[in-house]
Amino acid sequence: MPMLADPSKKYKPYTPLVLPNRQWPSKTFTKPPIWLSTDLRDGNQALANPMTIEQKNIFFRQLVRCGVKEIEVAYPAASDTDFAFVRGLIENNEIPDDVWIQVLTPAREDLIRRTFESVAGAKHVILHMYNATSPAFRNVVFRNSKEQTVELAVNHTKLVRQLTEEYTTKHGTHFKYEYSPETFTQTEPDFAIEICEAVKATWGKAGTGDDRIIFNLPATVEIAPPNHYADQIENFCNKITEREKVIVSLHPHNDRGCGIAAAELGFLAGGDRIEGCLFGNGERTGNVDIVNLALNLYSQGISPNLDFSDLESVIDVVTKCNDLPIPARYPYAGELVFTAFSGSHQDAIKKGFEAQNERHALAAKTGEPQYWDMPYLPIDPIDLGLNYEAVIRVNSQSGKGGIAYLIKQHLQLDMPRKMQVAFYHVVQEVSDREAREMTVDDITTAFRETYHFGGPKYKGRLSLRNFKVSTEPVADPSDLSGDEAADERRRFDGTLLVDKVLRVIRGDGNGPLSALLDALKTHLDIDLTLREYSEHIIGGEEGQNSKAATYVELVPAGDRRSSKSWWGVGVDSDIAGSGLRAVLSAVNGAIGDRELPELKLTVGFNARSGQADIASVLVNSLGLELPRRFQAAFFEVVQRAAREAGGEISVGGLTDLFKDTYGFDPKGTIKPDISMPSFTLESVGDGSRRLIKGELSVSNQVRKFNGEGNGPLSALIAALHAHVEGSISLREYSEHALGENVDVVAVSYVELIYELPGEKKRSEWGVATDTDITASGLHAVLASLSRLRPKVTPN
Ligand SMILES: CC(=O)SCCNC(=O)CCNC(=O)[C@H](O)C(C)(C)COP(=O)(O)OP(=O)(O)OC[C@H]1O[C@@H](n2cnc3c(N)ncnc32)[C@H](O)[C@@H]1OP(=O)(O)O
Ligand SMILES: CC(C)C(=O)C(=O)O
Repeated sequence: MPMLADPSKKYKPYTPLVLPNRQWPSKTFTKPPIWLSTDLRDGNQALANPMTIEQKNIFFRQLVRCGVKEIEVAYPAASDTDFAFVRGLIENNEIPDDVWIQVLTPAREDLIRRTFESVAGAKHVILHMYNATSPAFRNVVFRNSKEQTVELAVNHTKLVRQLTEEYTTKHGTHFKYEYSPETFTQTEPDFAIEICEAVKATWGKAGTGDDRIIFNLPATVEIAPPNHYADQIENFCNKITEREKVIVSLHPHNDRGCGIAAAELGFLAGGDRIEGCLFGNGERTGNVDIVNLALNLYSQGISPNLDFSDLESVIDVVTKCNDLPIPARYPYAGELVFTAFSGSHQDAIKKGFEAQNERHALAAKTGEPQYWDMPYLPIDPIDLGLNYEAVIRVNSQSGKGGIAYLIKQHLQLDMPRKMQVAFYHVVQEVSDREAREMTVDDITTAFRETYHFGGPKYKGRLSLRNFKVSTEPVADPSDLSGDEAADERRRFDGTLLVDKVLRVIRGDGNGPLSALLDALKTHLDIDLTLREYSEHIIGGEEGQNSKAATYVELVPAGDRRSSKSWWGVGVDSDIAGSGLRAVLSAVNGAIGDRELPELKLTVGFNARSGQADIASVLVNSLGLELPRRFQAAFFEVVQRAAREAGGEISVGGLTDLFKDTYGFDPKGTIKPDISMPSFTLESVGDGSRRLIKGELSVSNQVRKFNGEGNGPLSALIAALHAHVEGSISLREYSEHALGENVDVVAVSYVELIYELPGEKKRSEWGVATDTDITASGLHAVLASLSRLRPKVTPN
């Protein structure tokens, strides 16, 4: 049937109360109400499958954990389950001393007696009796006059009073009496007061404090807007006699969806107590939601005296026991209530967090309160045991701010604004293409893939293996005028993996990044320049365990206004390292799948290959990462050999040349002229010095040797002085691992200087490998010494 064109023919408007001097509209909240949870009664009676005893027990314990001090546990006369549950609570000592259980009974003698039986032995009980008082119920349900309705309440109140006295005498139970004129909001206001006055007089024991009688004024069915309820409550509070001996309790239902508003306005209008259910379970559209009310107060800085710090557990218990879900948009508890999808909300939240962090840091110093003041987030989810994980979720409605927030949360990277815009377009494209929400994982993966960031899986075509940035003084310092500081230049020497091939590259510039860009241009034809640079620290505020994050924007060289640019990010414990990685990250984006010049070797009269290309060959063929000065020394050898060969030298020829020149033999079959068949090392003195002993083979003659020094190499050099004339000293030493996993060995590089009186000082490099790093260093010393061909003392 369609909706009526004139619903006034079917529905009557509510009758407003005339209350011209109402006070509640200008009142504000200053304290919480007394709470009563009726989950186990009004909530339970509305379930298709009322709770089992086990479920009621779980629910009861949860309410106690939340700090609820008055809990309506059952309608004990309704069923054996309800009755047995109440008995179980009492007999198993489940009720804390400061918690009052409440039980509901209609005004019927048999049911009242049964209700009392259920609470025998309890310490604190609120006996709650009700009868409906509105005209419809008087006329239709009970077919009672007003007088008979009052009589019903009065007579059964007498019985309640008599039984409370008997049970107190017998069991020592403390009782409070609650009377509900059911359907209060549809009852004539004066008649509701009249019946409550009669009940109060009959009860005859209303006092102050804990002895107050409770008049519970239900909006059994919410038939009017919340201001109407507030007027009714204020009117009741004004007119009921001995107001100080009365607790005015509110019991709103939610038929018009105004249960929360009705409870809040009713509370301002004079209510002392609110009855409701967690997340608003209850008859039809439910009872008023206690969690919502409590957290509304909390968000105004008023402690509700209820604890929802672990809201997830509360949700879990309530949804399982009620077997009802909580909608995603439900206040405070819904899955989406702390989530922003839309760009402008996300942007404001991100900025809000940043501003708040600064504000709180300042307030922490001055001892001021650290107020929560966040756009779109009226309350901090952390207070409810939730986290910020879901605060920002990304779909096609989202903007750069939200995406940047997630990257900061999950990767600790605070992208500069222009990079945020660039990355936003990346995410937007995927989100539009796939027409779905982008999860945090989707976004962080897109970030890693775009910027080749974070682990081998995301490596780009170019990646940094190792590097050294050194300072190069200006070519001609006399160019500098007056007291102008000598402007040092930087040299970048590094090994990159380029399309899976190791390349040694070198470049110069004003700083490390421009030196790397120069190297990339020289060796790989990648001609880019830096347009934007920024950096920040990650973690370890005091500098400990902190890392540097660097962001760069590259543009084609010579076109600083280019509309085309590539962003890159790098993280390293060293600031120079993070900058270099950021440049390579951007370069990877810039080159796409463009072909890069291969490593070609042309050494000779028309040489195009430089020292770095020669080093690239060695790193690829033998895995050797020569120190820079060793590269230079070998480069001279190569040039000489190429000249002698009358032209160019091949890659294979170059590798063999290295092996022959330095006697490099990873298998250890070639022995240098001076070698060490055996040795032992021990600590001497106070343990800080080393003594080496063993056998030396010099031109195939074996000699015994021993020497002492600060370390193994200096001990060996000291020992060698007994077998050669002149003096030997160590100029440079370096080492690295060669091979992988179980096949890994150490490679050592040593440069010795040899001085013989009357002769020119000479130096030579030696290289050796060994599974033991000390041995590889010692053998490298002997390899270097052999190449120096020292004057040997007679045996
Ligand atoms: C607004 C509320 O939420 S009030 C609480 C409602 N909760 C419940 O009803 C849940 C538990 N109820 C029950 O288990 C049952 O209704 C019982 C055990 C209480 C009573 O069951 P029955 O005796 O079979 O009666 P029934 O369920 O039909 O209830 C209607 C009777 O109670 C009477 N009644 C209803 N409310 C009251 C009351 N507050 N005081 C006295 N009598 C009442 C009705 O007039 C009717 O009487 P009648 O049979 O003489 O016509
Ligand atoms: C028993 C009364 C208080 C009730 O539940 C109601 O009127 O909703």
